[in-house]
Amino acid sequence: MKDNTTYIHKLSNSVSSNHSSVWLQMEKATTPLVLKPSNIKQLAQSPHLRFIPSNYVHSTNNHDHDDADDASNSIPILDFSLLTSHHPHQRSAAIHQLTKACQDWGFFMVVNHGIPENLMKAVIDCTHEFFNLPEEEKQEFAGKHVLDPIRYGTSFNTSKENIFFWRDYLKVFVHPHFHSPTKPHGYRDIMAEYSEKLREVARKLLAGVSESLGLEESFLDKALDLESGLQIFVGNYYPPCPQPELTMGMPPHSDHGLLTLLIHNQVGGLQVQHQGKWINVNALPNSLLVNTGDHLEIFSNGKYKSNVHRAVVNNKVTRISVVTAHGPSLETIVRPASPLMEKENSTSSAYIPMKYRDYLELQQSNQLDAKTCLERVKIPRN
Ligand SMILES: O=C(O)CCC(=O)C(=O)O
Ligand SMILES: [Fe+2]
Repeated sequence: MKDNTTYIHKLSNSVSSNHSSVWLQMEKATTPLVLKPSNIKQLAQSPHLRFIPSNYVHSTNNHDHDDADDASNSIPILDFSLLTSHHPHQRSAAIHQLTKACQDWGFFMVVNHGIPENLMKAVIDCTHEFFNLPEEEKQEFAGKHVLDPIRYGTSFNTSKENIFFWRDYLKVFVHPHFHSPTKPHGYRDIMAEYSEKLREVARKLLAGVSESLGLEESFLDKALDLESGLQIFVGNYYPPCPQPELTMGMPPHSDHGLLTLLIHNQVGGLQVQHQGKWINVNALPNSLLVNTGDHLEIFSNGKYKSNVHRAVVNNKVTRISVVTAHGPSLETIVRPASPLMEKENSTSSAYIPMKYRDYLELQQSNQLDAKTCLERVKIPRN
């Protein structure tokens, strides 16, 4: 890593001569230089990039990423057609699978979900096209606040981070009110169609989750006001990185909300934590990758722990992932379901009730770091 300082000097020279200073601004003129990124795409495309700037280095331990296990064939698979089947035996078998998956992993792959393959491909392609727009055009969508309905940005929260992530993102609120960037052409329609279909799948999965917790099928839906539930469409862009073992696309974290559904351009990079180990997710073709979020952990009073996952990068190809996050309505105060507390004979909640909107602000006002946000609302049990 000792070459990095020299490298940063060269980079900043080339930045001021070849590019507008929009994408990298030097905060100090003397060493050590602190480069504040406005996107990772242009940095990754700089000619002769061999070393990454030191403020992208997360680990000098090259083996950290290699630790990941390829036991991905043990990841639970849920057949969605069984979950929605009218045959009671098939549905109860699927509910059983769902219970195990939520309890043991907080992560599963969904097959036979009915989302057309060409729609999934179009969503990925259009998202890639968005990131390929000229920087000035993308900057039109650069939101600042976590509740801005359209937000293009980089890393997770550059105002709070000292070390950045190798990722650009686009976050769009698509429900209860639909928003979308106006570019590229056709993105709006594809985003609308995909989001609506994914919302239907997520709601059916959540009906199954409700039943798996021993509640009425519609209990969760009503208690958390899913009719007005927040759905966020997130495009993630991870360009090739010359030193992928030293950086991260996204740090270990859990998601806010109930369920997150993810697809990607068949380039691996997602790793999930299971029994203290990192597992590489090798997605089955056309599957939806699903993880449980913090608000499902709260709602289930800790029975279904939110899944911790991260994204690693590679030195060959760009990885695109499209994530839809499904949560309660912004005004819902999320707390453990009361029948679950009664069942456990406990009147005490393991989590402080909090409005979903306030939780989003809390998560965004800090660095993204494992489950630290959830820890803040957790009530220690003696
Ligand atoms: O891109 C990935 O595989 C992970 C993305 C993710 O975890 C997120 O957007 O919350
Ligand atoms: Fe995530």
